[in-house]
Amino acid sequence: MSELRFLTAGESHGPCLTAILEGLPAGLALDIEAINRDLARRQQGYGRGGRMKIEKDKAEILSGVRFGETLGGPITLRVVNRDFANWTDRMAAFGAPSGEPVTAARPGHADLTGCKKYARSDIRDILERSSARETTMRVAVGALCKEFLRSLGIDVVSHVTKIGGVAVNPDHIDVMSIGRTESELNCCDAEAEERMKARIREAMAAGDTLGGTFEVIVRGVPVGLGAHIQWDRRLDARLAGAMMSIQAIKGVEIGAGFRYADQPGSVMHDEMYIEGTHVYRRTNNAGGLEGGMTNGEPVVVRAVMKPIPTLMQPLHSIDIASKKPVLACKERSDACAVSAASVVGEAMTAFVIAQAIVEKFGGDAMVDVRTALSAYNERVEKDW
Ligand SMILES: Cc1cc2nc3c(=O)[nH]c(=O)nc-3n(C[C@H](O)[C@H](O)[C@H](O)COP(=O)(O)O)c2cc1C
Ligand SMILES: C=C(O[C@@H]1CC(C(=O)O)=C[C@@H](OP(=O)(O)O)[C@H]1O)C(=O)O
Repeated sequence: MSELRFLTAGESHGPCLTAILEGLPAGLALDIEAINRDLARRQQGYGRGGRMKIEKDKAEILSGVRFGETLGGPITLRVVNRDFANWTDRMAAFGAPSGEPVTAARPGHADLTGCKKYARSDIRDILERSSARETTMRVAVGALCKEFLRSLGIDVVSHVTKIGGVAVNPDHIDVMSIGRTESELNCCDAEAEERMKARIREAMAAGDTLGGTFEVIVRGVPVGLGAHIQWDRRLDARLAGAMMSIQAIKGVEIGAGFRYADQPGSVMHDEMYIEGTHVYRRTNNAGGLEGGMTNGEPVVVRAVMKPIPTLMQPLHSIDIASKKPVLACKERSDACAVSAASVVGEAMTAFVIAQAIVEKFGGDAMVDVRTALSAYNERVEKDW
């Protein structure tokens, strides 16, 4: 059975983060620099906190790759936490507890519920794993999935579309520039980006935080990934679940998404046209997905990130030790991380698409995946 799956491990201030990705076919040429480029993109972004000045995320591959090619076995990835040097006593695996426990819960975090559920009296025992530091490994895994997809002619890109109410102007976006911009906020509208930065500066000056939206686009996807036949095989559901699994993501839409509520079917559905045996559409409100399957148009997934929950002007909360009202703790924190989240969204989308490819075309050897995909593409284009 071919199945692509991964797990991540590691605490935010522990010695390192790791991931095991299993199921990539053997014979895929990998470039470690492609992983490191995506890790650097995730660290970028106006409004990020002091931690990003400490970390310089670089991936090491500890298994599953030899002479730059996958072997078909589990791939172990590791990224060292440079900040661990400042936390060695407080994060020791063994020995006596060191440092003051964190007891002031932060609204919008796993702090309170995590301590109740796991019977912990130090919020650090929860926040170390709930922290979005973990997304480093998702991006490393996603970068490998992107290389796999790229080798099959599929590319996954993302861009930020709104921050703190400042939206990009769709007329300012050159679709081909998406994913190719060097912008600090991963935004393709330079004028909107300046206003987003100004909004972030205002929020930081007020001790406040901001959220926003981003869009992930997959081009070159074959027709028929996912299936209509069972709820858990519908690719739109799997993409939405993967996106919602990212810390601070509160909503996902596919294609026109919530705009479907505004207009009748005659306006919203993508009409079909044919030339020979080639079917095409002039619009893509469906975001490339019909009946839980890709229809050959670009897959378009959008997500909204809530404002960062740790505020420098702390919110009212409770102390888990005294059970009394208290102001939430104010740890060093990002003020806005929508651009980082967009890179994570890209990674999670790449994983889901790569998983669907492996399910459909096999996961043992690249040569077999390529042969199966090209035979299938030819059939669904000409002989249906
Ligand atoms: C890339 C990224 C960076 C984040 N940085 C911070 C941060 O610096 N401070 C913070 O309080 N939350 C940050 N968050 C959000 C929290 O991790 C998240 O809100 C929290 O774990 C609770 O999970 P939930 O929002 O999904 O319910 C970040 C999220 C992402 C995706
Ligand atoms: C470390 C990262 O993000 C962290 C995510 C995060 C949170 O609560 O999610 C809180 C902050 O952690 P720290 O207190 O160590 O500064 C962020 O810096 C990262 O993105 O690599």
